[in-house]
Amino acid sequence: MTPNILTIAGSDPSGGAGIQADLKTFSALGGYGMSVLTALTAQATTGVTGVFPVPAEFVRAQLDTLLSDAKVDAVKIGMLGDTDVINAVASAIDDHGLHNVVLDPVMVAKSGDRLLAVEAIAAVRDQLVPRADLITPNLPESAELLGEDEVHDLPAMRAQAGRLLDIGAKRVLLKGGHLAGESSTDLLAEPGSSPQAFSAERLPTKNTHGTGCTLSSAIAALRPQRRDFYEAVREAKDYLTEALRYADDLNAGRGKGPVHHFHALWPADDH
Ligand SMILES: Nc1ncnc2c1ncn2[C@@H]1O[C@H](COP(=O)(O)OP(=O)(O)O)[C@@H](O)[C@H]1O
Ligand SMILES: Cc1ncc(COP(=O)(O)O)c(N)n1
Repeated sequence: MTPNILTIAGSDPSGGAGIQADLKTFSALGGYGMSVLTALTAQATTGVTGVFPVPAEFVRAQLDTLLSDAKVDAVKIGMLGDTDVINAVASAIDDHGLHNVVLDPVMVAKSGDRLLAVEAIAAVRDQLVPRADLITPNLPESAELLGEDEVHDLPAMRAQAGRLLDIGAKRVLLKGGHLAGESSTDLLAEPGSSPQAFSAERLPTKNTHGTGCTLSSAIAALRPQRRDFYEAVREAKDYLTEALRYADDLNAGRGKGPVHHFHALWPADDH
């Protein structure tokens, strides 16, 4: 049976990040995509010019209506915007018994624009980090969640991933896209075992808009179809690397462009 995969996230009209990226990823990886919107953004590859939040009660109404009808096999959570929406999503996770929850604690877009109010970071840490089955922070988000400085190397990443487990995360995929070097390495940490590294060649492209959205969505889509999070993360990372490899084939704008979701179906050479 095709798994139902739900994204709870914001809209990106350029199609590179947010629910648009999430739904493309779910489809490409064998999931049936569903979406609950938390905010509209006025956004292109060049940046975000506005955010129009969905009221928390209406986020909850979307969730209650959908989940009273459909069984969801995995959930990806992205942009939430403010504390009220975070609290609404946290209580819906409990009330509906949601499982295979992947939290991408989106705070700032690649363009530098804020997508989460600064005063809402504590609510993400206290309400959502312990409820998620996996959190996927990048290095600035990890630092914000811990109230620490941003780290810049793998040993310091291992230590921070451990401290994210200490504050209540069940599993952490700490993403190293912001590191320098020839490879782009992410660390998967679970309590009781040493962190596993997932490394890929660092591709020479400026088109990295939506990489975090794509990776977390790929993990959510694959988790119900694979044995465990390790297998889902391994394959999701490969999917993202190929999507990045073909990113320069797209022509979605002048700024940081999106990654290519249908690389597997239509490789660049056949165009
Ligand atoms: N140039 C690149 N080449 C290959 N992988 C990359 C590149 N940039 C980012 N990644 C990968 O994309 C994913 C998201 O990376 P990151 O930039 O850390 O997060 P975010 O998109 O949330 O800021 C990670 O798996 C990271 O390793
Ligand atoms: C609606 C929405 N959600 C998430 C992101 C983050 O994506 P990125 O960090 O790749 O810009 C975004 N730009 N827009």
